[in-house]
Amino acid sequence: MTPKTRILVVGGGGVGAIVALNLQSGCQTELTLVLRSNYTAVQQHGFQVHSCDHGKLLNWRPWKSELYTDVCHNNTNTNTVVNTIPNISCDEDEDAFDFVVVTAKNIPNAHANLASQISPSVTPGITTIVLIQNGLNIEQPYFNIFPRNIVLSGISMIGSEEIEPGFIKHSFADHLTIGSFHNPNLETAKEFKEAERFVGIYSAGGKTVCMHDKNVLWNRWKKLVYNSSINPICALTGLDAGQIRMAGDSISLLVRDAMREIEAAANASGYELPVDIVEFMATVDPVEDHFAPSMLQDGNSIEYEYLLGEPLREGKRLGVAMPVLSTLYALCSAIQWRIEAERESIE
Ligand SMILES: NC(=O)C1=CN([C@@H]2O[C@H](COP(=O)(O)OP(=O)(O)OC[C@H]3O[C@@H](n4cnc5c(N)ncnc54)[C@H](OP(=O)(O)O)[C@@H]3O)[C@@H](O)[C@H]2O)C=CC1
Ligand SMILES: CC(C)(CO)C(=O)C(=O)O
Repeated sequence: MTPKTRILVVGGGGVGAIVALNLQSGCQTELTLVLRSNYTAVQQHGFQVHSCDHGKLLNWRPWKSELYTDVCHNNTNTNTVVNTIPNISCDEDEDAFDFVVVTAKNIPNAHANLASQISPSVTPGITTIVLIQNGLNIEQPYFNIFPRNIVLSGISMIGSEEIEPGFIKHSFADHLTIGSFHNPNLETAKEFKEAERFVGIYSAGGKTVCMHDKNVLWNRWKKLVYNSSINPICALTGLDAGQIRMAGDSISLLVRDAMREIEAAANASGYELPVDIVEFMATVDPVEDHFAPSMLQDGNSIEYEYLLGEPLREGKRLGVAMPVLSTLYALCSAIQWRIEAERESIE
Protein backbone atom coordinates (compact mmCIF):
# COMPACT_ATOMS: atom_id res chain seq x y z
CA MET A 1 0.00 0.00 0.00
CA THR A 2 1.24 3.54 -0.74
CA PRO A 3 2.21 5.24 2.52
CA LYS A 4 -0.14 8.00 3.58
CA THR A 5 0.89 11.62 3.34
CA ARG A 6 1.48 13.08 6.81
CA ILE A 7 -0.45 16.31 7.20
CA LEU A 8 -0.75 18.61 10.20
CA VAL A 9 -3.69 21.03 10.15
CA VAL A 10 -3.33 23.94 12.60
CA GLY A 11 -6.73 25.37 13.61
CA GLY A 12 -10.02 23.51 13.39
CA GLY A 13 -12.54 26.35 13.11
CA GLY A 14 -14.81 27.13 10.13
CA VAL A 15 -12.20 26.43 7.46
CA GLY A 16 -9.87 23.98 9.27
CA ALA A 17 -12.61 21.52 10.28
CA ILE A 18 -13.85 21.26 6.69
CA VAL A 19 -10.27 20.93 5.41
CA ALA A 20 -9.74 18.04 7.85
CA LEU A 21 -13.00 16.41 6.84
CA ASN A 22 -12.16 16.75 3.19
CA LEU A 23 -8.70 15.25 3.68
CA GLN A 24 -10.30 12.32 5.49
CA SER A 25 -12.68 11.83 2.56
CA GLY A 26 -9.71 11.46 0.21
CA CYS A 27 -8.20 8.50 2.17
CA GLN A 28 -4.63 9.51 1.36
CA THR A 29 -3.57 11.23 4.56
CA GLU A 30 -2.47 10.55 8.07
CA LEU A 31 -3.97 13.63 9.64
CA THR A 32 -3.07 15.44 12.85
CA LEU A 33 -5.45 18.26 13.71
CA VAL A 34 -4.41 20.90 16.27
CA LEU A 35 -7.34 22.44 18.14
CA ARG A 36 -7.33 25.17 20.75
CA SER A 37 -10.51 26.69 22.27
CA ASN A 38 -12.73 23.90 20.88
CA TYR A 39 -10.43 21.04 21.94
CA THR A 40 -12.41 20.00 25.02
CA ALA A 41 -15.78 20.23 23.26
CA VAL A 42 -14.50 18.09 20.38
CA GLN A 43 -12.85 15.56 22.72
CA GLN A 44 -16.15 15.15 24.55
CA HIS A 45 -18.70 15.20 21.75
CA GLY A 46 -16.80 15.28 18.47
CA PHE A 47 -17.63 17.89 15.81
CA GLN A 48 -21.20 18.58 14.77
CA VAL A 49 -21.06 19.52 11.09
CA HIS A 50 -23.72 20.87 8.76
CA SER A 51 -21.92 20.93 5.45
CA CYS A 52 -23.17 21.50 1.93
CA ASP A 53 -20.39 19.14 0.72
CA HIS A 54 -20.37 16.44 3.42
CA GLY A 55 -23.94 16.48 4.77
CA LYS A 56 -24.97 16.49 8.43
CA LEU A 57 -22.54 14.75 10.75
CA LEU A 58 -23.23 14.14 14.41
CA ASN A 59 -20.32 13.58 16.80
CA TRP A 60 -17.66 13.33 14.08
CA ARG A 61 -14.48 12.30 15.87
CA PRO A 62 -11.66 12.50 13.30
CA TRP A 63 -9.50 10.06 15.30
CA LYS A 64 -11.97 7.19 15.32
CA SER A 65 -14.55 7.94 12.71
CA GLU A 66 -15.59 5.25 10.27
CA LEU A 67 -16.68 7.98 7.90
CA TYR A 68 -15.67 7.31 4.30
CA THR A 69 -14.19 3.89 5.13
CA ASP A 70 -16.53 2.44 2.48
CA VAL A 71 -14.61 4.36 -0.17
CA CYS A 72 -11.22 4.08 1.53
CA HIS A 73 -10.39 0.43 0.83
CA ASN A 74 -8.16 -1.14 3.49
CA ASN A 75 -8.15 2.14 5.29
CA THR A 76 -7.31 2.20 8.96
CA ASN A 77 -7.91 5.42 10.81
CA THR A 78 -4.57 7.02 11.60
CA ASN A 79 -5.90 10.50 12.43
CA THR A 80 -5.22 12.28 15.70
CA VAL A 81 -6.50 15.43 17.37
CA VAL A 82 -4.17 17.29 19.74
CA ASN A 83 -4.15 20.61 21.58
CA THR A 84 -0.51 21.60 21.14
CA ILE A 85 1.68 21.93 18.07
CA PRO A 86 3.64 18.64 17.85
CA ASN A 87 7.38 18.81 18.31
CA ILE A 88 9.18 16.92 15.53
CA SER A 89 12.59 17.61 16.92
CA CYS A 90 14.38 14.48 15.73
CA ASP A 91 16.24 14.49 12.44
CA GLU A 92 14.53 11.36 11.13
CA ASP A 93 12.90 12.29 7.83
CA GLU A 94 10.24 9.60 8.19
CA ASP A 95 8.78 11.45 11.19
CA ALA A 96 8.53 14.71 9.29
CA PHE A 97 5.20 16.14 8.28
CA ASP A 98 4.87 16.35 4.50
CA PHE A 99 2.55 19.33 4.85
CA VAL A 100 1.68 21.73 7.66
CA VAL A 101 -1.58 23.43 6.73
CA VAL A 102 -2.33 26.66 8.59
CA THR A 103 -6.05 27.43 8.90
CA ALA A 104 -5.89 29.76 11.89
CA LYS A 105 -6.82 33.42 11.62
CA ASN A 106 -3.89 35.73 11.05
CA ILE A 107 -3.99 38.06 14.04
CA PRO A 108 -0.41 39.10 14.82
CA ASN A 109 -1.20 40.99 18.03
CA ALA A 110 -3.15 38.23 19.65
CA HIS A 111 -1.30 35.12 18.51
CA ALA A 112 2.25 36.52 18.32
CA ASN A 113 3.67 34.99 15.19
CA LEU A 114 2.01 31.88 13.77
CA ALA A 115 5.13 31.10 11.73
CA SER A 116 7.26 30.73 14.85
CA GLN A 117 4.49 28.82 16.65
CA ILE A 118 4.44 26.08 13.99
CA SER A 119 8.24 25.77 13.82
CA PRO A 120 8.45 22.67 16.11
CA SER A 121 6.44 20.81 13.43
CA VAL A 122 8.37 21.98 10.40
CA THR A 123 11.38 20.00 9.20
CA PRO A 124 13.76 22.35 7.36
CA GLY A 125 13.82 21.75 3.62
CA ILE A 126 11.24 18.93 3.85
CA THR A 127 7.88 20.10 5.15
CA THR A 128 5.73 22.16 2.80
CA ILE A 129 3.69 24.87 4.50
CA VAL A 130 0.21 25.60 3.12
CA LEU A 131 -1.44 28.85 4.19
CA ILE A 132 -5.22 28.62 3.72
CA GLN A 133 -5.83 32.16 4.87
CA ASN A 134 -7.00 35.46 3.46
CA GLY A 135 -4.79 38.49 2.97
CA LEU A 136 -1.63 39.91 1.46
CA ASN A 137 2.03 39.26 2.35
CA ILE A 138 1.04 36.42 4.67
CA GLU A 139 4.00 34.36 3.42
CA GLN A 140 6.69 36.82 4.54
CA PRO A 141 7.13 35.59 8.17
CA TYR A 142 7.38 32.00 6.84
CA PHE A 143 10.05 32.93 4.28
CA ASN A 144 12.05 34.55 7.09
CA ILE A 145 11.87 31.54 9.42
CA PHE A 146 11.89 28.71 6.86
CA PRO A 147 14.12 29.88 3.97
CA ARG A 148 14.38 26.36 2.48
CA ASN A 149 10.74 25.25 2.74
CA ILE A 150 8.10 25.58 0.04
CA VAL A 151 5.21 27.82 1.08
CA LEU A 152 1.89 27.36 -0.75
CA SER A 153 -1.04 29.74 -0.94
CA GLY A 154 -4.57 28.48 -0.36
CA ILE A 155 -7.38 30.78 -1.43
CA SER A 156 -10.63 29.43 -0.11
CA MET A 157 -14.19 30.26 -1.13
CA ILE A 158 -16.15 28.37 1.46
CA GLY A 159 -18.46 30.32 3.78
CA SER A 160 -17.94 28.21 6.88
CA GLU A 161 -18.45 29.24 10.48
CA GLU A 162 -17.98 27.71 13.92
CA ILE A 163 -21.23 28.79 15.52
CA GLU A 164 -20.40 27.26 18.88
CA PRO A 165 -17.36 25.24 20.00
CA GLY A 166 -17.17 22.20 17.73
CA PHE A 167 -20.32 23.11 15.72
CA ILE A 168 -19.46 23.93 12.11
CA LYS A 169 -21.96 25.43 9.67
CA HIS A 170 -20.59 25.21 6.14
CA SER A 171 -22.78 26.94 3.57
CA PHE A 172 -20.98 27.29 0.21
CA ALA A 173 -19.32 24.49 -1.73
CA ASP A 174 -15.63 24.35 -0.80
CA HIS A 175 -13.60 25.79 -3.65
CA LEU A 176 -9.87 25.98 -3.01
CA THR A 177 -7.08 27.24 -5.24
CA ILE A 178 -3.54 26.23 -4.36
CA GLY A 179 -0.43 27.85 -5.76
CA SER A 180 3.08 28.70 -4.66
CA PHE A 181 4.37 31.88 -3.09
CA HIS A 182 7.63 32.15 -4.98
CA ASN A 183 10.65 31.80 -2.69
CA PRO A 184 13.73 33.12 -4.57
CA ASN A 185 15.87 30.42 -2.87
CA LEU A 186 13.84 27.66 -4.57
CA GLU A 187 13.09 26.55 -8.12
CA THR A 188 9.69 27.58 -9.46
CA ALA A 189 9.22 24.19 -11.13
CA LYS A 190 9.65 22.41 -7.79
CA GLU A 191 7.16 24.77 -6.15
CA PHE A 192 4.62 24.18 -8.95
CA LYS A 193 5.02 20.42 -8.62
CA GLU A 194 4.38 20.58 -4.90
CA ALA A 195 1.26 22.70 -5.45
CA GLU A 196 0.00 20.08 -7.88
CA ARG A 197 0.75 17.32 -5.38
CA PHE A 198 -1.38 19.05 -2.74
CA VAL A 199 -4.17 19.68 -5.26
CA GLY A 200 -4.20 15.93 -6.00
CA ILE A 201 -4.46 15.00 -2.32
CA TYR A 202 -7.15 17.59 -1.60
CA SER A 203 -9.20 16.59 -4.63
CA ALA A 204 -8.98 12.85 -3.98
CA GLY A 205 -12.30 12.56 -2.13
CA GLY A 206 -14.18 14.09 -5.06
CA LYS A 207 -16.18 16.23 -2.62
CA THR A 208 -14.71 19.56 -3.54
CA VAL A 209 -13.16 21.63 -6.30
CA CYS A 210 -9.44 22.24 -5.81
CA MET A 211 -7.31 23.74 -8.57
CA HIS A 212 -3.74 24.77 -9.18
CA ASP A 213 -3.40 28.56 -9.06
CA LYS A 214 -0.50 29.72 -11.22
CA ASN A 215 -1.05 33.39 -10.48
CA VAL A 216 -1.26 33.57 -6.71
CA LEU A 217 -0.71 37.29 -6.21
CA TRP A 218 -3.20 38.31 -8.90
CA ASN A 219 -5.81 36.04 -7.32
CA ARG A 220 -5.05 37.36 -3.83
CA TRP A 221 -5.48 40.99 -4.98
CA LYS A 222 -8.71 40.02 -6.72
CA LYS A 223 -10.11 38.47 -3.54
CA LEU A 224 -8.94 41.48 -1.52
CA VAL A 225 -11.42 43.63 -3.44
CA TYR A 226 -14.00 41.81 -1.28
CA ASN A 227 -11.97 41.07 1.86
CA SER A 228 -10.60 44.62 2.36
CA SER A 229 -14.00 46.27 1.96
CA ILE A 230 -16.98 44.02 2.79
CA ASN A 231 -15.18 42.18 5.63
CA PRO A 232 -14.27 45.31 7.67
CA ILE A 233 -17.46 47.19 6.80
CA CYS A 234 -19.54 44.24 8.06
CA ALA A 235 -17.34 43.90 11.16
CA LEU A 236 -17.60 47.64 11.90
CA THR A 237 -21.36 47.92 11.37
CA GLY A 238 -22.44 44.49 12.63
CA LEU A 239 -24.40 44.03 9.39
CA ASP A 240 -24.11 40.94 7.20
CA ALA A 241 -23.22 41.05 3.50
CA GLY A 242 -26.90 41.02 2.48
CA GLN A 243 -27.87 43.80 4.89
CA ILE A 244 -24.95 45.93 3.67
CA ARG A 245 -26.57 45.84 0.22
CA MET A 246 -29.91 47.02 1.61
CA ALA A 247 -28.67 49.65 4.08
CA GLY A 248 -28.88 52.64 1.78
CA ASP A 249 -26.98 54.54 -0.88
CA SER A 250 -24.25 55.97 1.33
CA ILE A 251 -23.04 52.54 2.47
CA SER A 252 -23.23 51.20 -1.12
CA LEU A 253 -21.06 54.10 -2.19
CA LEU A 254 -18.60 53.48 0.65
CA VAL A 255 -18.28 49.79 -0.32
CA ARG A 256 -17.60 50.68 -3.95
CA ASP A 257 -15.16 53.49 -3.06
CA ALA A 258 -13.20 51.09 -0.83
CA MET A 259 -13.18 48.48 -3.61
CA ARG A 260 -11.95 51.01 -6.17
CA GLU A 261 -9.01 51.87 -3.90
CA ILE A 262 -7.98 48.21 -3.76
CA GLU A 263 -8.38 47.95 -7.53
CA ALA A 264 -6.07 50.97 -7.91
CA ALA A 265 -3.51 49.51 -5.48
CA ALA A 266 -3.58 46.18 -7.34
CA ASN A 267 -3.05 48.03 -10.60
CA ALA A 268 -0.13 49.99 -9.18
CA SER A 269 1.41 46.68 -8.01
CA GLY A 270 1.19 45.33 -11.55
CA TYR A 271 -1.98 43.25 -11.16
CA GLU A 272 -4.68 44.48 -13.50
CA LEU A 273 -8.09 43.18 -12.38
CA PRO A 274 -11.15 42.53 -14.58
CA VAL A 275 -12.91 45.78 -15.55
CA ASP A 276 -16.17 44.82 -13.85
CA ILE A 277 -14.52 43.61 -10.62
CA VAL A 278 -16.02 46.28 -8.34
CA GLU A 279 -19.60 45.75 -9.44
CA PHE A 280 -19.13 41.98 -9.40
CA MET A 281 -17.81 41.89 -5.81
CA ALA A 282 -20.31 44.50 -4.56
CA THR A 283 -23.24 42.34 -5.70
CA VAL A 284 -21.82 38.82 -5.38
CA ASP A 285 -23.71 37.91 -2.19
CA PRO A 286 -27.45 37.45 -2.70
CA VAL A 287 -29.27 39.73 -0.25
CA GLU A 288 -31.44 36.90 1.07
CA ASP A 289 -28.44 34.72 2.02
CA HIS A 290 -27.52 37.05 4.91
CA PHE A 291 -23.98 35.81 4.58
CA ALA A 292 -21.59 36.68 7.45
CA PRO A 293 -18.06 37.22 6.08
CA SER A 294 -15.31 35.79 8.25
CA MET A 295 -14.37 39.13 9.89
CA LEU A 296 -17.95 39.62 11.09
CA GLN A 297 -17.60 36.26 12.86
CA ASP A 298 -14.34 37.27 14.60
CA GLY A 299 -14.93 37.44 18.32
CA ASN A 300 -11.70 37.64 20.27
CA SER A 301 -9.80 39.81 17.80
CA ILE A 302 -10.30 40.92 14.22
CA GLU A 303 -8.16 39.80 11.31
CA TYR A 304 -7.65 43.26 9.82
CA GLU A 305 -3.86 43.57 9.54
CA TYR A 306 -3.39 41.23 6.58
CA LEU A 307 -6.81 41.80 4.96
CA LEU A 308 -6.72 45.60 5.16
CA GLY A 309 -3.44 46.85 6.67
CA GLU A 310 -1.07 45.14 4.23
CA PRO A 311 -2.88 46.15 0.99
CA LEU A 312 -3.24 49.67 2.38
CA ARG A 313 0.48 49.91 3.16
CA GLU A 314 1.32 48.48 -0.27
CA GLY A 315 -0.98 50.94 -2.07
CA LYS A 316 0.33 53.93 -0.13
CA ARG A 317 3.92 52.88 -0.78
CA LEU A 318 3.12 53.02 -4.50
CA GLY A 319 1.51 56.46 -4.21
CA VAL A 320 -2.15 55.40 -4.44
CA ALA A 321 -4.58 57.66 -2.55
CA MET A 322 -6.55 55.45 -0.14
CA PRO A 323 -8.64 57.67 2.14
CA VAL A 324 -11.51 55.21 2.62
CA LEU A 325 -9.28 52.25 3.45
CA SER A 326 -7.21 54.46 5.81
CA THR A 327 -10.40 55.33 7.69
CA LEU A 328 -11.58 51.72 7.83
CA TYR A 329 -8.13 50.72 9.07
CA ALA A 330 -8.15 53.35 11.83
CA LEU A 331 -11.61 52.23 12.98
CA CYS A 332 -10.55 48.55 12.97
CA SER A 333 -7.46 49.40 15.05
CA ALA A 334 -9.70 51.13 17.58
CA ILE A 335 -11.97 48.10 17.79
CA GLN A 336 -8.97 45.82 18.26
CA TRP A 337 -7.64 48.13 20.97
CA ARG A 338 -10.99 48.01 22.77
CA ILE A 339 -11.16 44.19 22.53
CA GLU A 340 -7.65 43.85 23.91
CA ALA A 341 -8.26 46.37 26.71
CA GLU A 342 -11.43 44.50 27.72
CA ARG A 343 -9.57 41.20 27.66
CA GLU A 344 -6.73 42.56 29.82
CA SER A 345 -9.14 43.95 32.39
CA ILE A 346 -10.81 40.53 32.63
CA GLU A 347 -7.59 38.50 32.82
N1 LIG B 1 -14.68 31.27 7.40
C1 LIG B 1 -14.70 31.44 6.07
O1 LIG B 1 -15.72 31.23 5.42
C2 LIG B 1 -13.46 31.85 5.34
C3 LIG B 1 -12.28 32.10 6.01
N2 LIG B 1 -11.14 32.39 5.29
C4 LIG B 1 -9.87 32.60 5.96
O2 LIG B 1 -9.46 31.35 6.52
C5 LIG B 1 -8.68 31.56 7.72
C6 LIG B 1 -9.35 30.78 8.85
O3 LIG B 1 -10.63 31.35 9.10
P1 LIG B 1 -11.77 30.63 9.94
O4 LIG B 1 -11.70 29.17 9.81
O5 LIG B 1 -13.03 31.32 9.61
O6 LIG B 1 -11.33 31.02 11.43
P2 LIG B 1 -11.89 30.41 12.80
O7 LIG B 1 -11.67 31.48 13.81
O8 LIG B 1 -13.25 29.86 12.61
O9 LIG B 1 -10.93 29.19 13.07
C7 LIG B 1 -9.58 29.35 13.35
C8 LIG B 1 -9.21 28.31 14.37
O10 LIG B 1 -7.80 28.33 14.52
C9 LIG B 1 -7.52 28.21 15.91
N3 LIG B 1 -6.17 28.70 16.19
C10 LIG B 1 -5.71 29.97 16.13
N4 LIG B 1 -4.41 30.01 16.47
C11 LIG B 1 -4.07 28.74 16.75
C12 LIG B 1 -2.86 28.13 17.19
N5 LIG B 1 -1.76 28.85 17.38
N6 LIG B 1 -2.85 26.79 17.40
C13 LIG B 1 -3.98 26.06 17.21
N7 LIG B 1 -5.15 26.58 16.81
C14 LIG B 1 -5.18 27.90 16.59
C15 LIG B 1 -8.60 29.02 16.57
O11 LIG B 1 -8.66 28.70 17.92
P3 LIG B 1 -9.24 29.75 19.01
O12 LIG B 1 -10.73 29.60 18.95
O13 LIG B 1 -8.64 29.30 20.27
O14 LIG B 1 -8.77 31.12 18.58
C16 LIG B 1 -9.82 28.58 15.76
O15 LIG B 1 -10.37 27.39 16.25
C17 LIG B 1 -8.66 33.08 7.92
O16 LIG B 1 -7.49 33.61 7.37
C18 LIG B 1 -9.89 33.58 7.12
O17 LIG B 1 -9.74 34.92 6.67
C19 LIG B 1 -11.14 32.40 3.92
C20 LIG B 1 -12.28 32.17 3.23
C21 LIG B 1 -13.53 31.92 3.88
C1 LIG C 1 -15.03 35.85 0.23
C2 LIG C 1 -15.34 34.98 1.45
C3 LIG C 1 -16.69 35.32 1.89
C4 LIG C 1 -15.27 33.53 0.91
O1 LIG C 1 -15.77 32.56 1.67
C5 LIG C 1 -14.28 35.19 2.50
O2 LIG C 1 -13.14 35.16 2.16
C6 LIG C 1 -14.53 35.52 3.94
O3 LIG C 1 -15.59 35.23 4.50
O4 LIG C 1 -13.58 36.05 4.54
